[in-house]
Amino acid sequence: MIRIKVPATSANVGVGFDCLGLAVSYYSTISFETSDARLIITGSPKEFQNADNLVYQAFVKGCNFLDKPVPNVKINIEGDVPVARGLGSSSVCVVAGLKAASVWYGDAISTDQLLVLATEMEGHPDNVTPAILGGLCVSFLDDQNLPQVVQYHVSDQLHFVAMIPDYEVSTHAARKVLPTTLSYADAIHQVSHCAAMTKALELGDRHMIHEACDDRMHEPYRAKLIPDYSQAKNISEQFGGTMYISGSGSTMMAITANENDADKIVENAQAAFPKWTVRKMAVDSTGVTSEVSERGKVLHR
Ligand SMILES: Nc1ncnc2c1ncn2[C@@H]1O[C@H](COP(=O)(O)OP(=O)(O)OP(=O)(O)O)[C@@H](O)[C@H]1O
Ligand SMILES: N[C@@H](CCO)C(=O)O
Repeated sequence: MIRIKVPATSANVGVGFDCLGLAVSYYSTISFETSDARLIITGSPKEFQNADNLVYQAFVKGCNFLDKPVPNVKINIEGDVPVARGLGSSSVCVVAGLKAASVWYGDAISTDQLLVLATEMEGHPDNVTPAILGGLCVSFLDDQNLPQVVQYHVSDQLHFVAMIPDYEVSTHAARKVLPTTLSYADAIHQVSHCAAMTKALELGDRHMIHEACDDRMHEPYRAKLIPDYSQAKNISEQFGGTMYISGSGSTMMAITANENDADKIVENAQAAFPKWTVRKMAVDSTGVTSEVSERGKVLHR
């Protein structure tokens, strides 16, 4: 059996629309094993238990890339990463399927190839890059449409709190509300704030994080899709946190430089929104991992 563990990812990190992404310590584990039937999918919501399943689609893409047959397979999807909440559930599926195909055929897909294939499937590299590599990644597509990636260190002094609503916001819907142009002044605002944000995260500079995390590209438009945005932001700021919409929402992520403050945000947000999942997360610096086992015995990782 092949088990693939993929971290959730928080794309954009406020001011890095479609280019910044952070892997966090919240995971889904997807297992793959040989099957008598062509395809069995368990653990996923019913609507995804068919050949259109994104994990399976990515597995097929990986096999095709390697020019290998698509084997009969049983896929079990279990884990924390919720669907359409801005924590990169689609990237989890894509990365898991491609990585499984690679491991199935003896680690035949390199990390660079994985990045290319996953970006092709996702359409943008900001979630898949940290899901594969871990940490805070800045990524963009070059002239040949190939992903280029820079990784940043994130200060250990920072604490992240994910406030995950009990309602979805689909990326498709959240992209439709965005304008099609940006003024020169807003572009300058965005570039300067994004560059400052990466350094501020590296330094753990709470003041600069707060100053830098002021987005003009997506957050003002998407906040309207999250009815509790203002209340969540107030709770975060009341305890010294800086909040941004994770990915395309609905999750909102607060950053603090103090564990006590993070605990207070968890406590207060959970009290205000009892049906939500609110929890502290650390940065995942490893990215996707795999494990091959036989009759319960791990053969290699
Ligand atoms: N367990 C799953 N099984 C199959 N498909 C899934 C699963 N989880 C997510 N998906 C796919 O991913 C889609 C959700 O992707 P979407 O981009 O809207 O949200 P997200 O990736 O969770 O958030 P974001 O991209 O903002 O971080 C689902 O509609 C489905 O196609
Ligand atoms: N950068 C993407 C992330 C969600 O997939 C967006 O904000 O639409």
